[in-house]
Amino acid sequence: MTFNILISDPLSEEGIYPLRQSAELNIVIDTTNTPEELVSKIGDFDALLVRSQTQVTRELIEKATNLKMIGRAGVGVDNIDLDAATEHGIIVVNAPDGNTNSAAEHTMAMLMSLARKIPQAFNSLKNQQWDRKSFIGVELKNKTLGIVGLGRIGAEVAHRAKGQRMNVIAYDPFLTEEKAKKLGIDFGSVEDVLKVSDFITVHTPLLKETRHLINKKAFEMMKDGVRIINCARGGIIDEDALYDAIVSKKVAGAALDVFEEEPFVDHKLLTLPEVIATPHLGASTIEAQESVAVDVSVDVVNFFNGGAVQNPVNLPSVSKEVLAKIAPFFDLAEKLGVFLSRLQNDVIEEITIHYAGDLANFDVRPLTRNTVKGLLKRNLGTHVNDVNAKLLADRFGIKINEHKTTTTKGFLNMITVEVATAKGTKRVAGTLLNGLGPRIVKIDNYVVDIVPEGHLLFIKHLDQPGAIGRVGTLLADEHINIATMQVGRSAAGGDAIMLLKVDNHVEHTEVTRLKELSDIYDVEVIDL
Ligand SMILES: NC(=O)c1ccc[n+]([C@@H]2O[C@H](COP(=O)([O-])OP(=O)(O)OC[C@H]3O[C@@H](n4cnc5c(N)ncnc54)[C@H](O)[C@@H]3O)[C@@H](O)[C@H]2O)c1
Ligand SMILES: O=C(O)CC[C@@H](O)C(=O)O
Repeated sequence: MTFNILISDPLSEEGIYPLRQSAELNIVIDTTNTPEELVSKIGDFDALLVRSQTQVTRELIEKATNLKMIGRAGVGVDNIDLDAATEHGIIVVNAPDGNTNSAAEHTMAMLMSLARKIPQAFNSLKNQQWDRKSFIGVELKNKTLGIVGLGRIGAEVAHRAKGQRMNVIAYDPFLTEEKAKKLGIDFGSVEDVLKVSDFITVHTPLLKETRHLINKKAFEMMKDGVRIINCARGGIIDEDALYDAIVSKKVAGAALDVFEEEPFVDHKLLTLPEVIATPHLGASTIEAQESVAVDVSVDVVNFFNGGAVQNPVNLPSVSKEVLAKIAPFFDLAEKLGVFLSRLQNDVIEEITIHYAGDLANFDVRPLTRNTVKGLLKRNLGTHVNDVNAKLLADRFGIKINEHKTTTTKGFLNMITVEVATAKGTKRVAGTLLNGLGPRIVKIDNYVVDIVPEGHLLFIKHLDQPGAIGRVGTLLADEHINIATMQVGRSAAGGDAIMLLKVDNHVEHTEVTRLKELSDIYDVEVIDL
């Protein structure tokens, strides 16, 4: 099978080498599309790879009928409508580490250029002026750098600023005193950072909470003559408020790599001599571009080969080590969900998944998603996948619970899936037998031992002589060969079950005939 991959922003050719190596991927590089052209062709593609330029809007996603994956060669995913991607079951991956160093170095370059007015002085020289008095700068040594957002890039900037013998103070909702101490910096509230800093640099993502985080009120709190750097995202700083603060001399200068609207050719902030700027170049180094392109390319190759991705944005990410432990259970978890969905026909109100044994020591959320996917598949078919399974369950008002216990009876690991409906609870349990693979070991209170694959017939009947024989005879009449059979009963002469593995899919007409046999209550066909 061939998958079509569209690369719609320039990516490093060396970085996409893993894609080129993969025989089943057909790579199309087309970085010149207008948004309308992209909408008209996106239906042909299975994956779309972008940087920050292509706007992956809801409208585009709705036209992307074959799209399974969006790869962002970089960190920020604010150019991708994540909600729309998740709703459509499209996995979004990014490359969060590949450009950290370049972005931190660019921030330092901007900080120093701002302090020493290097771009302005260079411009003056280019205009044939030997002017030394207009470009008096300030030193960094002993000045305070305030960092808002101490994630990957913020922390790297802190290290480098310490190297310049600056005092550093940072605010980040996840910054602890211990981490601050380790970095040799101070920590405080946003207000503290704004009030004491000579330079302020922002390194948060652009979120609802961070949009215009640096606004008129924030500028009022700052020291007179403060200098501002933004190499994170346009929109974190309110550009109108920044303009006013520079004109009023509250702010001595600003270094901007990112803007509220990109790209542009004219910007009112660039009319101010105190402002220096680059056109979103933070990640534009040979090293960063190669690194982010390799990271997303590897995830694309893994994904289309059925493997796990390393940097999912709209799925919980688990470490390689945990993935290695839980991956063998993926298939079993989904099959338990599919199996259970066939055992009941009522509206599911609650799904509870019990993880017992060694499995309980790990992050099992990916297994829960697979189970939910299996359960919802009966009604939603291919519309449900790992990405949207939980979202769809939420939307249907289905509550999902996970229970873990390290103690288990008999088996090293066991997954028990339980669904609650208005009519009661149904459950099925499975395990992975060492060296033998997956088994379904319990259906409600009946103990069974069945390999969850192929064509199964689940029959509820009354434990009476002849019931099993009648089923066998009818299936023989229909030329359906029984491979294995298990029976169980609650009590002699009471409710009983048969679980048959047969060689072919059992058709609806045959199910109707089976249901007409005496002592047979119910028949379900389960194809796994
Ligand atoms: N200019 C460029 O070319 C370029 C390159 C790379 C990254 N970036 C941007 O830089 C930013 C940081 O990237 P990163 O890799 O360090 O991300 P990150 O996720 O490692 O760090 C972001 C930090 O911001 C913090 N944060 C979130 N909300 C906050 C708030 N309200 N106040 C303070 N802190 C808050 C988070 O807790 C996190 O620690 C992102 O916006 C990213 O898109 C820009
Ligand atoms: O693609 C780029 O060059 C910008 C990347 C950067 O903004 C990011 O968020 O990773």
